[in-house]
Amino acid sequence: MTQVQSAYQEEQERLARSMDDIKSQLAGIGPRYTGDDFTEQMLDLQREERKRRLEVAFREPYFGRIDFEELPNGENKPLYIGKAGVAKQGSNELLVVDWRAPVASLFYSFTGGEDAAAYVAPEGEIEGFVHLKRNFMVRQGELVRMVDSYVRGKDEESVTDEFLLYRLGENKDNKLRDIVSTIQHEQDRIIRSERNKALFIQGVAGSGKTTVALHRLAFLLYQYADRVKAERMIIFAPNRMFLDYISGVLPELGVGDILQTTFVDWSLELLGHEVKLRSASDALSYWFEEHRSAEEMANAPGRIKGSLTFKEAIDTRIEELEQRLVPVIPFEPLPGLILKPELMKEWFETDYGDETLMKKRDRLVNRIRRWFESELKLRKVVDKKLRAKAQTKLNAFSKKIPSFTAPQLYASLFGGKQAVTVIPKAIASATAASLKNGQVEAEDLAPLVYIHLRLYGLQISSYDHIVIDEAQDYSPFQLEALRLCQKSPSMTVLGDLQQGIHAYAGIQSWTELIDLFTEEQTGFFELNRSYRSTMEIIEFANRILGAMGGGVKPAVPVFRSGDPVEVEQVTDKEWLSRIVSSVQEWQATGQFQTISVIGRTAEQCSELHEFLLSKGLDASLVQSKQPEYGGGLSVVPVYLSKGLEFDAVLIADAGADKYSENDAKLLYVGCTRALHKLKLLHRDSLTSLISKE
Ligand SMILES: Nc1ncnc2c1ncn2[C@@H]1O[C@H](COP(=O)(O)OP(=O)(O)OP(=O)(O)O)[C@@H](O)[C@H]1O
Repeated sequence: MTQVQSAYQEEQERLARSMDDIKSQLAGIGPRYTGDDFTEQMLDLQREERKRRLEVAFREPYFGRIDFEELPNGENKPLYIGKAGVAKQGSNELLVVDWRAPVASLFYSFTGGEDAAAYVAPEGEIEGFVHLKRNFMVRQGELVRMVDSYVRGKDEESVTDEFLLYRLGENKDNKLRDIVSTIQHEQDRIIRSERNKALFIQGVAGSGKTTVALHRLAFLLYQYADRVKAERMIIFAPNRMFLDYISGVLPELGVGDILQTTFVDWSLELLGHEVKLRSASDALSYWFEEHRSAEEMANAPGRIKGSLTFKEAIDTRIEELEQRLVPVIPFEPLPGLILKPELMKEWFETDYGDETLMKKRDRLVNRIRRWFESELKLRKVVDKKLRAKAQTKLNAFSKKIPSFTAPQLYASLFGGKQAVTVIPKAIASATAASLKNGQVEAEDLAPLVYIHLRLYGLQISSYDHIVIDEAQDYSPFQLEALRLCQKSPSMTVLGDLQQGIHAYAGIQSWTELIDLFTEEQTGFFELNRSYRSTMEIIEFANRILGAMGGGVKPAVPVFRSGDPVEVEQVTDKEWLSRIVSSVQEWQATGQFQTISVIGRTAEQCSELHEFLLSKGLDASLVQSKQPEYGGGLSVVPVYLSKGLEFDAVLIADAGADKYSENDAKLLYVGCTRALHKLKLLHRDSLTSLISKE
């Protein structure tokens, strides 16, 4: 038997022993407790959590092994790394080390070499020698593959990460998946970054940003179990369909209860649904159904209302209100009984200094009422008429201390003498008119939320961690509003400026967001390797990136080769039937689980969808309000395809009339959705974004 064969056999035996151990632990967990005893209920929850971990481990106990000899005088110990940590039955010895444990970081960070390696443990840096790094693939309890990517003392051949390539070559269904077994070093650094920072991640399309952010949440919950709670974490994603698409990752990582929402839904809820959003799809069709110039996008209402200049105008308004809130006249409920304005001012400023404005206001009103009641008692005022008169005066005086809702204050910024000057007149009057009907645009939500938080506070516990996906579409004002929901910044903010297709609302440079924090509060990472697509697709998409100019960094592919990208000119007459035949050819290969026909506009997609259906193809149409993404064959407007991925992508029409010089980001988004296969049809001459070499 060769050395490799015997190692394989040993691992097979160890796997069988581990599975037996896990099985027997599972069998030992009794039925659920259903009684009323609190301690028993708590113990039951712990047992359930243990059972969940054991079940995860039973499906695939581990995917990696690292043999580590701790310096100065530890022994060389094999550590098996898996999705869930498990101790041997009846002992503290670890059968499987949780991938999030400090020592497991070696598995991701170690890239070879004889020098000592190190990892950071709570007690400090631990140094040692790595003797072996081994990857496993376990399916249905069987060891199906084993590869050593490092053996100490052996000549190092450069083993490309076979496991990574295998994973990337797989087809995708309708859900994003976890990557614990193949996390790359540059991703691991982000996942394990310390908690108290606003981390900004600029990553090319397919570099794993969304995936990394979700793994980071799982890491934070493990590492800071005493300080970070799932129910106080929140993920902001661009739309509900995207939330559905990512919904499988966290449960697979054993993480539940995290609020996953869109900024719009969250804001409307926070505002108690006092305002309604004008149809979001109207805004999308305005910006995407027709060509819009870069200038129009840069000066759009969203850019102005999302700016810090607007925020400053609002801050000034709130400060002015605060200054004017306490009446400057005395309160005299009965002749000679006087409460001086100076005293009220003192109560307001010193006693409730840290409170939000409306809480301070309510406390002041209550305090005046208490003063009033105790003074009446002290003066033994029993005459009913006199008391009633005094009470009327109190009510009238309380009304002089104004209270407002966020929409009321917001509306005052756009009309009358108090209108702010930072908002151009036309935008201000349109906003004022909308607000009269209780309606707002998406860009009004950040200022409204900000005002609400300044007036009333969050009213729930502050968030331990906030994730913002597709953050290039956020305005500085949105981030300022979210900052008010935390005691100190702990955020993962990720995006790709090259995919910033919502330029009418988002940022043009990361500094617009990063500068909101101090240097110590922030971290910035770049991810340039793209894992989603084949080399051919990435190189093709890089040509579009090149067309954007401005020294944009190209995406670096992982060495995974596939079919060449096809670009095919068709006549008007052939066009629809060529779309159908391309899809049918792909379906016939049986190689692709998810296929997408990507169109330029919602209108075009709906026509294409009708046509595919009429030809007997089972296609679904993706629309802006859709709550779910179903996989299979779909027709998607390019601007809604962001964040998603498909085994094969057909860009329905890449003609110059569909993608002008200004649409590079849109086309880049469309092309980078493809994992294995990409084809572009065009009727008109090909868009110059591609034809230029
Ligand atoms: N280390 C990895 N191992 C295996 N697969 C990976 C790894 N990193 C990323 N991927 C895969 O690459 C694809 C892209 O990941 P993800 O959607 O998180 O990237 P993204 O940067 O958010 O993309 P985009 O900005 O284009 O939406 C996913 O299929 C993901 O599973």
